[in-house]
Amino acid sequence: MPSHSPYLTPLSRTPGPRSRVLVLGAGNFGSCLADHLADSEHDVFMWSREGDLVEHFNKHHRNLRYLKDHEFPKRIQAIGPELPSSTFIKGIDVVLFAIPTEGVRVTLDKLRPSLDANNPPLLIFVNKGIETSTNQLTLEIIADTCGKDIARVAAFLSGPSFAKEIVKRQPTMVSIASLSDEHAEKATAVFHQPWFRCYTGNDPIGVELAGALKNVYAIATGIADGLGYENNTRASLITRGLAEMTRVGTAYGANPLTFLSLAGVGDLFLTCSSSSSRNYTVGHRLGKGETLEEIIRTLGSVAEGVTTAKGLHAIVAELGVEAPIATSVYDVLYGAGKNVDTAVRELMEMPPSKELDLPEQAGTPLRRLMKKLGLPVDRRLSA
Ligand SMILES: NC(=O)c1ccc[n+]([C@@H]2O[C@H](COP(=O)([O-])OP(=O)(O)OC[C@H]3O[C@@H](n4cnc5c(N)ncnc54)[C@H](O)[C@@H]3O)[C@@H](O)[C@H]2O)c1
Ligand SMILES: O=P(O)(O)OC[C@H](O)CO
Repeated sequence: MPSHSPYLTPLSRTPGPRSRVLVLGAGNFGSCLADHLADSEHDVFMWSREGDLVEHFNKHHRNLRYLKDHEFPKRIQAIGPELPSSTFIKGIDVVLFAIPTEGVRVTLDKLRPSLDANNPPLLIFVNKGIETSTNQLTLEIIADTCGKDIARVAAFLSGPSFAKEIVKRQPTMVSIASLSDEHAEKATAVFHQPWFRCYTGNDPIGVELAGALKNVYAIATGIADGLGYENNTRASLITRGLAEMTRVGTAYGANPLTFLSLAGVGDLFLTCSSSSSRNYTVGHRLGKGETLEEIIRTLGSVAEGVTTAKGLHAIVAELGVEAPIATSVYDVLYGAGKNVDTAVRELMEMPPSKELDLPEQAGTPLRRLMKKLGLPVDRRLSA
């Protein structure tokens, strides 16, 4: 059972249809969602590439490396280190990808021969990043590796959701988006519980961009906090970060309103203001004077903002939008050792500008993607 405070009333489960779910990844988020899904009475198989973790999990119902204090339900079966066979996958209703974005393409490539394009399992992605070698979002990676039939129905779950709070059944709310309304609803039916409310949407590109970009802005607020700046500075950075995210997202073709959703401002606020965030922590430690290499070596878990800052830098250049905070984070991480204090000063010394300005030309990357998927662009475009 989840470990609640004795003063909180645990929210009770709503019965729903039972699915056979394969969770790929047994890190903080994969194992936390496996826990949630098992508690929602689904049959859960959790794959990890780490053989020792699989063996230990099945024996002790505990994760060797992540969420170590939590006892997991016995109905989760860990599998690995090899990916499951085609026959196994044919019996699965839902495949949940809970691995970092950098691992998605190679994993999809391996799984593709097992996926029936006419009747694929429901594919749900929770990673929050941009692939560094291509600067692509996950929906674009899916279109490349699995083709349009699968990309058109993939679903994306995102929003303010620290794994360690979900395993305590702290009330949590997330966005679930897909180009297919039917599949966004199907994914919601798998996850929705009174302690885990899911809101559906049809802007997966916006949801993905919001989830990936907020990690970069969390590094920025962490840096400012680490340097010793206080509340005004953090609130300003979050707000200007939201303006940047919305500008980049709109130029990409996302709906600007998506940035006001749980996946947008909800997750931005959470990640930029809590030391539970790994991305914020990376920034905070940079602000305190540690090197990026040392921080990554000792973090023990992925902070996707570090790689996403590269992809975002390239996208901002391609789209020709203003994103000074993202540029500063990129310069600190990768730009010839730019000093964090100099980066903050340069941001503050920029000339005054309009507060809210969205790009007039919007949607080139989305147009490209929708053409590839054989879908009409008009109803998805923001401008
Ligand atoms: N931790 C959270 O609270 C949280 C919340 C929401 C979303 N996310 C997102 O979920 C994704 C996973 O994060 P996490 O917190 O579980 O990270 P983690 O570092 O805790 O675990 C990562 C897991 O993925 C596996 N992995 C790493 N690279 C892989 C590859 N190339 N191929 C296969 N497996 C690989 C690792 O072995 C590990 O099991 C990230 O994109 C993250 O942004 C995390
Ligand atoms: O720990 P972080 O910074 O990867 O953030 C985790 C989640 O994305 C919060 O929703």
